[in-house]
Amino acid sequence: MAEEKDDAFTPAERDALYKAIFSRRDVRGQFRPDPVPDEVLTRILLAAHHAPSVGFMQPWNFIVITDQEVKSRIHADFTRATEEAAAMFEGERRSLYSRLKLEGIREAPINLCITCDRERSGPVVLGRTHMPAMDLYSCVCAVQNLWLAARAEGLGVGWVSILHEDALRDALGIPERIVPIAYLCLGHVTHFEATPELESKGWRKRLPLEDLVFRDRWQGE
Ligand SMILES: Cc1cc2c(cc1C)N(C[C@H](O)[C@H](O)[C@H](O)COP(=O)(O)O)c1[nH]c(=O)[nH]c(=O)c1N2
Repeated sequence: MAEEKDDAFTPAERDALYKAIFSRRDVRGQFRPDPVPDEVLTRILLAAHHAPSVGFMQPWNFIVITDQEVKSRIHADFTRATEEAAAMFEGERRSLYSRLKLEGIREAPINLCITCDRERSGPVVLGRTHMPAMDLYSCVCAVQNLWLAARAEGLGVGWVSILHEDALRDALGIPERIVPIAYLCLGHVTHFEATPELESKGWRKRLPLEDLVFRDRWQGE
C-alpha cells in the first residue's frame, strides 16, 4: 500500500468524520443538567471559529447563555411563537405540530446565540461583492462545524428558530447591525436518536438523494 501522505485521513479518521455527520441529531428532549466543562465548550467554539467565511470575514460572535432568567425570557417568546406557528398548520398537522418537542431552552445547560456582524471587514468584501448574503451563509458554516464537533464530544445541539427576531435581540441586547443567525441549545444528552425526530414522529421523510442530484443543468420542475 502506498504510504499515507501526512495530510491524508486514515480510514479510521475518515470513518470518524462520517460517524459525526451521520449520527449528528437535532436534540430537544434529551438534555442532561450536568454542566459542560469549559475546555469542551472552548473546543467546539474553536471548531466553529475555523469554519470557512467569505473573504475570511469571520463575521460571527458567540453569545454563551447560562443565566436561567435569560433562558426563561427566550422560552417565553418561544411559547408565543409556537402558538402562532401551530395556527399556520391545518387539522392533523396542527395537532401533530403541537405534540412535537421543538426546543430544549430551559433544560439545556448552555444556550448559544451565533450572530453575524455584516460590517466586520468593511463595505467591500472579497467574494461578497455580488452575492451579499454570503456573510450570513458563512455563519451557518460555523454553526455546522460546532454541531459536528459537539457530536464528537458527546454533546447534543438543538437549533431553535421558532422565535421572534425582535424578542431575541431584546433579550440578548443585540445591536441593529448584528444579525442573529442561530439560537442553539447545548448539553450532554441521555442518548442520540438514530433518525431525525421529525421523521420518526411522522412529520416528514428524508428525500432520496437521487431525486436531488441534477447533471449539468436544472432538471426539476
Ligand atoms: C436552520 C434550522 C432551524 C431549525 C432546525 C434546523 C435548522 C438547520 N431544526 C432542526 C430540524 O428539525 C432538524 O435538523 C431536521 O428535522 C433533521 O433532523 P436532524 O438534525 O438530522 O436530527 C429545528 N428543530 C426544532 O425542533 N425546532 C426548531 O426551531 C428548529 N429550527
